[in-house]
Amino acid sequence: MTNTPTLAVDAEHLTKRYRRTTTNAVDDISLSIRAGETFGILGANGAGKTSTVEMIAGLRRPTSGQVRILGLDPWRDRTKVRKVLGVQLQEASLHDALTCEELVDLYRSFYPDPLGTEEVLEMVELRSRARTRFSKLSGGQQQRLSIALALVGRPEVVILDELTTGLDPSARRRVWSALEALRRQTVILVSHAMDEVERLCDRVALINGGRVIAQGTPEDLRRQAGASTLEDAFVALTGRAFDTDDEEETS
Ligand SMILES: Nc1ncnc2c1ncn2[C@@H]1O[C@H](COP(=O)(O)OP(=O)(O)OP(=O)(O)O)[C@@H](O)[C@H]1O
Repeated sequence: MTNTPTLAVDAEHLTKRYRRTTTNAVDDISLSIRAGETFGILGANGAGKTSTVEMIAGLRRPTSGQVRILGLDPWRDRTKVRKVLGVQLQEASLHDALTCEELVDLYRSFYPDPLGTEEVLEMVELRSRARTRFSKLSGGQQQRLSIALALVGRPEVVILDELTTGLDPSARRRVWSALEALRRQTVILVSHAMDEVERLCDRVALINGGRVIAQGTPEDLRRQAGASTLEDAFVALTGRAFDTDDEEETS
């Protein structure tokens, strides 16, 4: 097994160049994420956030560079990594015909010591929907279920991509509270939402054009940029307005 590394995730010089593209989507990113911290990956559309976490999760092969997750190579040691990692990705496609309960039970079967089905559904306030098919849930409920599925195996490391996008304000707060209750886990949170990052993250990497352009606590980033809010720091450090979807089409 692993020899209790102090780093939960150690990514070195990660680079991803997609086929038929001329620039690196991820361009020499190194991240050291400590065990037990909630680490935010923040950046505008197309900055390279999802590509980065997909490489960390072993879902995409880096063009170059390497990742260790609890000392394991996520690409080579997939079976072992699956037991210690929970992933909620954007636009997760789940089996529409299965109910919430059936999906949770399916995911429970992947892990050695999962949470109970009711407990998990309770955590994301979907207990009353246990017998509802996935296709019949609202967008926000589907999102909450995908969070539950990422957490059901009590994974040591959890990757959450766009955690609360599309949730209404009270649902966001409920999800945040559920996450705050899981403080001992290492959480990698990909986000656009500054309030979410400020509330949940111990440290943040700000990504722009596939590179880490600043890293530190939210307070460090504000100080570094001479800004009073994280959003102002983002604008100052990246030189662009936040949340502009101004990437060129990639068809
Ligand atoms: N499969 C792919 N093939 C080609 N290019 C891709 C592919 N996936 C992503 N890209 C490109 O790589 C760059 C980084 O994309 P990525 O999805 O990692 O960014 P992101 O920061 O997660 O964006 P968003 O916030 O919009 O989800 C973008 O320019 C995107 O168009």
